[in-house]
Amino acid sequence: MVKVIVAGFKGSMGNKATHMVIDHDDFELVGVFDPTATEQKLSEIAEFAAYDVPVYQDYEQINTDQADVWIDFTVPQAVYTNTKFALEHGVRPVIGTTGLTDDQVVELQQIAKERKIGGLIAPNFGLSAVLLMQFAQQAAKYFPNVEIIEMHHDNKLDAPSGTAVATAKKIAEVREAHHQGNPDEKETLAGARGADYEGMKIHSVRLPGYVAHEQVLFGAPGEALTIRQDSFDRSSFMSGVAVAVAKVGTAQELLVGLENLL
Ligand SMILES: NC(=O)C1=CN([C@@H]2O[C@H](COP(=O)(O)OP(=O)(O)OC[C@H]3O[C@@H](n4cnc5c(N)ncnc54)[C@H](O)[C@@H]3O)[C@@H](O)[C@H]2O)C=CC1
Ligand SMILES: O=C(O)C1=N[C@H](C(=O)O)C[C@H](O)C1
Repeated sequence: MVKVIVAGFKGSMGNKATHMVIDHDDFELVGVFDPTATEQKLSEIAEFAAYDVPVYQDYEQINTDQADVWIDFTVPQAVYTNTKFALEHGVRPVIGTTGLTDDQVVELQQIAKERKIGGLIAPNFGLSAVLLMQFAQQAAKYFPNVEIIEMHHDNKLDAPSGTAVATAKKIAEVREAHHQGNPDEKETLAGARGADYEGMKIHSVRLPGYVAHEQVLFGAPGEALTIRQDSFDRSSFMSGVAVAVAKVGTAQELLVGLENLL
C-alpha cells in the first residue's frame, strides 16, 4: 500500500485526487491538508463520510511518519514551501501545482539530493498534453517558427500555464537560436504579441467554460502545422497522477515531467 497525503484537498484538483486515492486498490489516504479546511476529520464532509482520515490546516499538525507520497494541487504561492516540507520529512512529492520558478525547482532538486529522496514535478498529468509536448519538440526541429496559445478557465492564478512554459522549454532544447516575425514589429497595444520565451510567443486565454487546452502553431512558407490538446474534464489528469503515485518510489531524484515515469 502506498500511503498518501493530499495537499489542497478542498480545491478542484485536490478533490479529484482525494477520490482517486480512496478509489485506488493500492493506495491508502492517510491525511489531507488545506488551510481553508474547518473539519478535523474528512468524514465530516458528506462525499467522504466513510473516511476517518485526519484533516490538517497547518504544518505543525501534519503526521508524516506514515506517509510515503505527498500529492500537491495547491497554489503557486504555496507549492515551494509544501514541496520543501514534504522532502524534509521524507515524503516523496508528486507535484501538480504550477508556478514554481526555475530557481525554486533547482533548490528543491538540491534538497531532494541531500535527503536522498526522489519525487516528481509534472506541469501536466494529462496524456494528451504529455504527447503534445513531445510532438511539438519533434516538429520544432523542422519548423522553427512557432507560437503557443494556451486556454484555461478564468479561475487560474498563473499565466502562462505551466504546460505552455514546459512546451516552450522542450522546443528551445532543439530549436536553434532564431528570430521570428518582423524585426521592425511594434506593439500599438502593450502585450499584443504575448509573452516571450527565447523568441517564442506565448498567448494566454482565460474564459469561463474552458478547462485546460493548448495549441502549438508552426508556420513555414506555404504551410502550417497545428498541434492541439484539450482537457475537457479534470478527470483527464487522474490516470497520470495515479501512475506517478505508483511509480514515484522508483525515482532517484526530483524529476520534472510525467514522461520520466511513463
Ligand atoms: N499538473 C497538472 O496536470 C494540473 C495542475 N493544475 C494546477 O494545480 C493547482 C491547483 O489547481 P485547482 O485545483 O484548479 O485550484 P483550486 O484553487 O481549486 O485549489 C487550490 C487549493 O489549494 C488550497 N491551498 C492554498 N494554500 C495551500 C497550502 N499552503 N497548502 C495546502 N493547500 C493550500 C486552497 O485552499 C484550495 O483549496 C494549480 O496550480 C493548477 O495550475 C491543475 C490541473 C492539472
Ligand atoms: O490550472 C489548471 O487548470 C491547469 N494547470 C496546469 C498548467 O498550468 O499547465 C495544467 C493544466 O493545464 C490545467
